[in-house]
Amino acid sequence: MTQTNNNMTVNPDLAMERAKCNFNVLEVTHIFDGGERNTLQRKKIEDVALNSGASKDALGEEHMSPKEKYENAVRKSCIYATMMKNELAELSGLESFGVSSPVIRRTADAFFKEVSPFLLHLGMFVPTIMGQCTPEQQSYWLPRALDMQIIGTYAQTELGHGTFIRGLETTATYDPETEEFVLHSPTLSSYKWWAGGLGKTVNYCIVVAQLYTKGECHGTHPFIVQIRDEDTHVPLPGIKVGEIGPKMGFNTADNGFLGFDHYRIPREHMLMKNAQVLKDGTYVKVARHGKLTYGTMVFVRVVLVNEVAFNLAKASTIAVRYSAIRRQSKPKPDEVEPQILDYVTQQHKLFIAIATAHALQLCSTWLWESFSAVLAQMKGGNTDTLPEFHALSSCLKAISTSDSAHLIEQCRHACGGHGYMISSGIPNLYNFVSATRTYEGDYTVLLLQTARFLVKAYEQAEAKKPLTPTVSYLAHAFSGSRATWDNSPDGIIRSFQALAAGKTAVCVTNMRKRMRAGLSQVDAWEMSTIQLVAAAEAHCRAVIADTYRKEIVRLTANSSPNVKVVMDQLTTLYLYYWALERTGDLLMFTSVSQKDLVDLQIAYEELLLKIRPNAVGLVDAFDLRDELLHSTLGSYDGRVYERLMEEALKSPMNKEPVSDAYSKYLRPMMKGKL
Ligand SMILES: CCCCCCC/C=C/C(=O)SCCNC(=O)CCNC(=O)[C@H](O)C(C)(C)COP(=O)(O)OP(=O)(O)OC[C@H]1O[C@@H](n2cnc3c(N)ncnc32)[C@H](O)[C@@H]1OP(=O)(O)O
Ligand SMILES: Cc1cc2nc3c(=O)[nH]c(=O)nc-3n(C[C@H](O)[C@H](O)[C@H](O)COP(=O)(O)OP(=O)(O)OC[C@H]3O[C@@H](n4cnc5c(N)ncnc54)[C@H](O)[C@@H]3O)c2cc1C
Repeated sequence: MTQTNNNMTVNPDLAMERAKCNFNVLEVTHIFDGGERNTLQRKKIEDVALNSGASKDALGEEHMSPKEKYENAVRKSCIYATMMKNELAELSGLESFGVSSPVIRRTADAFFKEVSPFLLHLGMFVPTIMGQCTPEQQSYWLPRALDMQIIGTYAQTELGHGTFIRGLETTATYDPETEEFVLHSPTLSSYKWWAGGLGKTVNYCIVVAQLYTKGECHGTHPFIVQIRDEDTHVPLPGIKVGEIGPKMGFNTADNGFLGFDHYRIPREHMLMKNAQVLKDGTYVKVARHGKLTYGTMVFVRVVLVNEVAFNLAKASTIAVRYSAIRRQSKPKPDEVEPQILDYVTQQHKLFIAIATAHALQLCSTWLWESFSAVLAQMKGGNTDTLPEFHALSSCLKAISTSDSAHLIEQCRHACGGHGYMISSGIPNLYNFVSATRTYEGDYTVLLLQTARFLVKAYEQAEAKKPLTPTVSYLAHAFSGSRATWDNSPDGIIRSFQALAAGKTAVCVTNMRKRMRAGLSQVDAWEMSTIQLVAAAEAHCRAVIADTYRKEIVRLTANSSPNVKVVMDQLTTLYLYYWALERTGDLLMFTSVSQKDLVDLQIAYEELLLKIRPNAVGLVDAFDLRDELLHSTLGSYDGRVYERLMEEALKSPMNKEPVSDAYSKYLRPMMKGKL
């Protein structure tokens, strides 16, 4: 066994992989973290939070009952929240602990194999207070929420409606006599359903309800509602609340249901930044844009792109390290069994996962910066950039979550049978990420939002009107000839744009045809939605490819030569992979020939071989501590078989030499006495 500097015993195959890596791993870590300063700060935070050992469980979460799991998750959430208020806030340079700090969120992952029951408090309750309250409301609620004197969640979705927010049924009817809102759940389908932490943890929540005043409905608005006693935690009269039961994942998040029976809250508990109800019941609209009350969702969609990039980095770290230590089959009888990482099909499964983690990480930083710019403009009363940003954040959320879920599952396949073990860490990652494809806006629904924007932009381009930056390529959609294929990175990106433009044009043409044939605009749209989703997906892929490429060129401008090379290989791999996934579309909308595609496939396969020696270095560069990976297969030392056996021996099933089931059922059945 080889020894590392830290006196850690490392699997010799992994040690060999590290020895042959030809680039400076730390430089790539800095790129992924967004700079050396960020890496240093992240490491400090991780050291304080994780070296204490507070994240560890005596018994793995997977062996606990649901109730034990939940209580254990609350215990650790409280430890982590206390750390955040104290040492971590200062280290992260935040005035208070950072709801939007990826480092803080990521470090918290070490404490939970699933999720924290406080996820919604930090992820949506606090951001809603920040984004939807007047300054006076904020000064009342925010300090209490940040100090965790109150714990909240975001209860929007109901049993009957999640996607269609305008269809929510919970009512908030203003009573000017008492200056209160009366919250009511008129039907079973109006019960709030899903909010994280609602089942048992929170005592407050943001409730999204249809606002009625002076007999008129003004649509959905957010309210802050106390649901449990601040001292005893007992649900308040008029509140029916509980937990919704076991799920695929999120089993430590106590997602809950909530119903109201004419439950009264003070007028001031309507979040009044964007609209107000005066004492006499007069409704006053403040916001310039009708959809600003959807702001928290937009914020979370931005956050999620970063979140899934991180989870994909974890899955690819696990699968690549495992593939380096795992040896299987004997293609050459005189040689030892190869590492499974040497199989080109394995490289095809895994290297795209590494490249996608990079692409999404860099896109998420770019998206976050764009979001900050939009927020700054909106502060000055200008909402002009919101539609483009909504279209962009919608498609990036949809594609990043969907691609990550797919690639995490691919990482599981790459780990064979052992990838199916909970202890591999991959099932929990998949369960978490596959939910992100649905929540905060379903995949299809969000892509159709982007498609609305694309169609409008296409019509603007047709009328020779100016276009916003992310769709400026549509200006070239009317040249009449197919885009020229060119296999350089920029050439491939132009082809992706040509696909998006071509697919949008097909949708517009088909919709117009259908309308001429007598269909209403709504029906013509509906009949075209399969293609509209495909157009929005193509647009998003063009945006990701373009952003990834530009960002890598910018970020490696001063990098050492080998880092430049390996980063260039990864971006090129990403472009080749998606071009080869979309050969049919390329044949439809560009001048690519069959020979070009055969050549591209060969170039792709050669690229896999070039990346192969650096594969372990590339995942090491994600710099994910073992505590974050929670994986028998992916630990830094590669002691996979030892860890699998250690974990198996921890199973409560192995406590007794003979199971009780033997005397109860097996024996009687085998002796014919059942
Ligand atoms: C690390 C943090 C983790 C946190 C964990 C979170 C756990 C999960 C939490 C949740 O899931 S909370 C619930 C989330 N729910 C949703 O996301 C619901 C999804 N549905 C919607 O967003 C909307 O209903 C809709 C599908 C976008 C449609 O809304 P609506 O019916 O009101 O509008 P339309 O008529 O379709 O469109 C009108 C017009 O408005 C534009 N628009 C819609 N949304 C926005 C927005 N957010 N911002 C800006 N503009 C928006 C839309 O594009 C239309 O524009 P035009 O085409 O008419 O110009
Ligand atoms: C783990 C998890 C945590 C959650 N946490 C919260 C929370 O904390 N707070 C909260 O409020 N909510 C939460 N949710 C709810 C979540 O936001 C919704 O489930 C999500 O927005 C999808 O809505 P839905 O369930 O109504 O799906 P539906 O809209 O019923 O979707 C079902 C199918 O119908 C399709 N569909 C629906 N509408 C259209 C359309 N217009 N055009 C084409 N196809 C359509 C969808 O594509 C999908 O295939 C959570 C959900 C999950 C899974």
